[in-house]
Amino acid sequence: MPLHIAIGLVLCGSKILIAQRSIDKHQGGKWEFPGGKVETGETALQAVVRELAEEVGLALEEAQAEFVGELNYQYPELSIRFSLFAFKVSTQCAIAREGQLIDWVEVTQLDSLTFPAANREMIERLNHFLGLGEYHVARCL
Ligand SMILES: Nc1nc2c([nH]c(=O)n2[C@H]2C[C@H](O)[C@@H](COP(=O)(O)OP(=O)(O)OP(=O)(O)O)O2)c(=O)[nH]1
Ligand SMILES: [Mg+2]
Repeated sequence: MPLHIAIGLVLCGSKILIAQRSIDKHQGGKWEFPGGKVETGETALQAVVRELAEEVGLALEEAQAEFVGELNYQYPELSIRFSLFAFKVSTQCAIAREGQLIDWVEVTQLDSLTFPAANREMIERLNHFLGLGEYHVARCL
């Protein structure tokens, strides 16, 4: 059974909230999107709302979430199923409740930061969700 992780893509304008994983954890020291394990008896949506409150002090409602997608990733040591949810917020009022480094970065800058390998596809899904990454060729009349 893969580990089930719920991820919060918290967007404020063109920026997104990222945090640094503590060095002692799996994929430690890398940037991440806040989130964590879906606990027994919990839905992925309940988990992401709980994790965003616990990790970055955001009080969000389930109804504010937009489902972005699911993806599986196989690390050599661990198989994970990620459920991705976007939240559009109007103020950058996150607080690092676990002493981690947090930052708001341009979505277009994500490719230049060091994330776990699974995040490459997460970022692609996010760009697709935001309508980036697709090129429309204009037809000349
Ligand atoms: N939160 C988060 N986890 C990620 C990302 N990318 C990625 O590969 N992961 C992996 C690392 C971990 O194996 C797993 C997340 O577990 P976690 O350590 O955040 O779980 P948790 O918040 O419940 O924390 P804990 O109970 O272990 O302290 O998913 C990401 O962007 N955000
Ligand atoms: Mg976590």
